[in-house]
Amino acid sequence: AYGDAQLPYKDPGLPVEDRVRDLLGRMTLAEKIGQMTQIERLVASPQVLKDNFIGSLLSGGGSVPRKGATAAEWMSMITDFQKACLSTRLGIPMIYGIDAVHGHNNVYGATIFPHNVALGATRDPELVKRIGAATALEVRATGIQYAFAPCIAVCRDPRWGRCYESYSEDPGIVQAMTELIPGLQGDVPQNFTSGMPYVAGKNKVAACAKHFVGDGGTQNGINENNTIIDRQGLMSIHMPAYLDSLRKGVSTVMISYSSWNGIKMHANHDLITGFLKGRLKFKGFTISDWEGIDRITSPAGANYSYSVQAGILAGIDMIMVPNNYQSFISILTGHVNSGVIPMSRIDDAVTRILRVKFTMGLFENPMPDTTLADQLGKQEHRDLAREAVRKSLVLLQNGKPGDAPLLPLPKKAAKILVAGSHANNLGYQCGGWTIEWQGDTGNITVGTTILDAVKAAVDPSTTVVFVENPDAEFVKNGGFSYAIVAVGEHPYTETKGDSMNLTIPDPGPSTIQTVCGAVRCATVLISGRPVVIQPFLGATDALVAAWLPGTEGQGVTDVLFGDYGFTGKLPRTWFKSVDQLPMNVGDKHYDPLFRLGFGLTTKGKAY
Ligand SMILES: O=[N+]([O-])c1ccc(O[C@@H]2O[C@@H](CO)[C@H](O)[C@H](S[C@@H]3O[C@H](CO)[C@@H](O)[C@H](O)[C@H]3O)[C@@H]2O)cc1
Repeated sequence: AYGDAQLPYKDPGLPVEDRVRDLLGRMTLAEKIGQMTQIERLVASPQVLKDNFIGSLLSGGGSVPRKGATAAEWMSMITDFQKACLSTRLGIPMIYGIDAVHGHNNVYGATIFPHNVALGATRDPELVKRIGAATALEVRATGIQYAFAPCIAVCRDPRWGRCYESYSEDPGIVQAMTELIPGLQGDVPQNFTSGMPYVAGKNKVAACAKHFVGDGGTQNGINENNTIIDRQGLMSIHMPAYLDSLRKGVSTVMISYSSWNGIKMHANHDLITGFLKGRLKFKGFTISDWEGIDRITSPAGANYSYSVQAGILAGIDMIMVPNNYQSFISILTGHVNSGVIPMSRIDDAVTRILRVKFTMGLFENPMPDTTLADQLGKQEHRDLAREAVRKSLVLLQNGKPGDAPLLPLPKKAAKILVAGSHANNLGYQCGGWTIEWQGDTGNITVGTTILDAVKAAVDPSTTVVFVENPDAEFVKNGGFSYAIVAVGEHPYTETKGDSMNLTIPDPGPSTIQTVCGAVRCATVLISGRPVVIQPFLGATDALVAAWLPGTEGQGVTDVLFGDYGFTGKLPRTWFKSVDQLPMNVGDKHYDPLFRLGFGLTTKGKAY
């Protein structure tokens, strides 16, 4: 066999397309199918990777080497897997994917940025780009080279459990926020051709525009359900951000679980092959969602042989299996050997996967860069997250009708009350997709709660009293100058977040009524979306939509106490009643409590 130096595909001096062609020409069917197979780390081992020529691994939500694993432990896991892949006959490096969707959120100690709905409220694409760059560094701090982000869903119904993963109901805002892609991957070069994948080296990661297409338009916001809309509607609402993503060199596109007018997206050849690859000239690779081809049938997995055939022939290149890889590999092999799936389809998929791997330099730098370990949770990134928090908060009310504005609050006061279920709960303020797939309650990672932030912000002479759910007598007789009440939704992810009533859980509403009935108060609402607020709008003096701010709670107090002014604008319509839903700007029945774009402002000191 050749020595490495003589193998054209190993020569970084050759054009990527030549390296791809040379390598593809050497590959067996088993090696090709291995590249199309992405498996979960929990079913992986060096032997499994070698025996099956596996080309990609992932961590699903919450899938970590050890609870609280350090950057070094993550890198060690990646190194072991990568050594196995490099030891195969052709030595093709694996690419490891993870949902770094608001920072490197599976990883203990990572900076947790506000979720996308909050970033939409900032109206600041340049900020989002900086967040992408910081996230790329924190992902690389663990040796991982691929992030399943950005979600460019255009959520059209807040009853959808994933609405907080969407920047906005407005396609234009979502288009603007595709700036996350050059943040994650790097800026495309001058003579760049739209649709080609691009990753600028080992401090950047491959990105993933998801979920193609129409994931945010399902009926009643039911997760993974049916998006019923004509072609013009699909193309004008749900598709535009994909064109921006391709222009910015996004390397991968993940297919949506949802259907378009009854056709499962994972089986939609017209849109995947005809439109995305044909019309838009996408040259990176498409990837299924988790068990996405299984869910082509109802019930899921009812006919896996058909699922494999339909998904691959639709134009999906890499399958996030993620567990039953033996079945996937043997069925796909059978389909190729029997001619059900032509080798040309396999070669197209592998060409795209190799194109991404060569372009991002994975063959030259397959191993973790240990010098990046200290990027995880770096203070500079936390400061950036804090900036994002304060720019994302939307001031909905500042004083009852006829009263003087309450905000900004004085830092110097005799005694203040902090109350509410979400005032001292880092897990609640981060929301879903944080440490655990579904998120969690309590002190789940390194960060600053709203209570911590208040204590740090006020004058040393101010007494801060924290009672999560005080009774009326206590508040009335407490001699408090004012109160801050933080309540909202509990963490949720995907289907578990689907809600038909959009109310916040008890005792949130009663905490507001009790506290605000006895003292002037600012209510900080922690939620992934607009929720029912009318019952307490008359009770509270100030009302702030804080979305899901993440670990840097000081971004909340920066604006509450006036170091910075409120600038956030609603990225979504705030309904009066759930009976109005779906209701988006432009609808004939548009009659919001607060319209898209609403947001009161205050002047900050830091001008
Ligand atoms: O056994 N069960 O109880 C169970 C429950 C839910 C399951 O469903 C699965 O749960 C999660 C387990 O990690 C997975 O993340 C996905 S979701 C999917 O995952 C991708 C990779 O993380 C993301 O990039 C996509 O954006 C997202 O749509 C799936 O819904 C599976 C099993």
